[in-house]
Amino acid sequence: MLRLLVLAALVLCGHCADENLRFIEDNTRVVGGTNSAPNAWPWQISLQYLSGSSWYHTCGGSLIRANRVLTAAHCVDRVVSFRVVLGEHNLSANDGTEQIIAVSSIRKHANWNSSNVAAGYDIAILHLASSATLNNYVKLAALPGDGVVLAHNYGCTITGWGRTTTGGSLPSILQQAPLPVVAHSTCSTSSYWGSTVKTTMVCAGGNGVQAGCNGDSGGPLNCPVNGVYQVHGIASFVSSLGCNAYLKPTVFTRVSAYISWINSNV
Ligand SMILES: C[C@H](NC(=O)CCC(=O)O)C(=O)N[C@@H](C)C(=O)N[C@@H](Cc1ccccc1)C(=O)Nc1ccc([N+](=O)[O-])cc1
Ligand SMILES: [Ca+2]
Repeated sequence: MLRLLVLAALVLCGHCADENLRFIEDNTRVVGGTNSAPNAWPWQISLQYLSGSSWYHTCGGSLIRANRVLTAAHCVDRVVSFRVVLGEHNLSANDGTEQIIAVSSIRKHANWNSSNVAAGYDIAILHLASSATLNNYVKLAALPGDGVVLAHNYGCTITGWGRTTTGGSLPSILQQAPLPVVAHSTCSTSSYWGSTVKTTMVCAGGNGVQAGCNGDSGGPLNCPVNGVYQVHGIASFVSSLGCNAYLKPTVFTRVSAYISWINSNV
């Protein structure tokens, strides 16, 4: 529909061609996020790995205890040194609110298979070497109740420092984008993900414009429930066709399917 409208505008307004081309380009390239306000998502962490003498952002995660972080198993498949940065906003500047803590050990789900992300179990808990100081910038995430499944179109928000375009660069400022839930009954149809998605996953987005992208992996799908944000998803996979491929919602590990595993490994 959007493409039809744009084509009609191009025909009706030949002299606006430059404007229209810019419009098309922006809408096909933008993943659709906006800069978050500082401290808006105080449970969001940046997971970083050491290469040479520098640390690099690789994934997001959610602080679930003062010394525990929930993330995706695929984020910690590499055997490298990891640290988490809490209270982070601008990855390229000192915000004065950051707390940097080493990861001392990692619990990955025993059924995680790095050769088959579509099987699920893309969940891990990071044990931190020391406890974070909880304050206005660093807060614990609320998790859903065991088995809670949100309805189709439920309004959630993805947050992260992932790429703003497929194959593009990482932003410095924490991004956020609205991603409505796509019910499993829809997401598992052949026009969407088909049998690739399981009931232990949450699909969100898929409009071809707004989506998460690489670097958002492991980060939260934040959904307001009774006025409080709960982390309902852990960013797990996207389409190999691109982050914002039409009818290929971002797929998250469904946190409510793993509450007992979380409680046993926290
Ligand atoms: C499951 C995907 N398969 C296909 O698209 C094939 C077609 C089909 O099944 O319909 C797939 O393979 N996707 C990958 C590109 C993928 O998403 N990989 C992960 C990273 C990974 C690496 C190694 C082992 C497991 C996973 C990935 O990129 N995750 C990711 C990307 C973006 C976001 N996000 O936007 O929030 C989250 C996670
Ligand atoms: Ca910073």
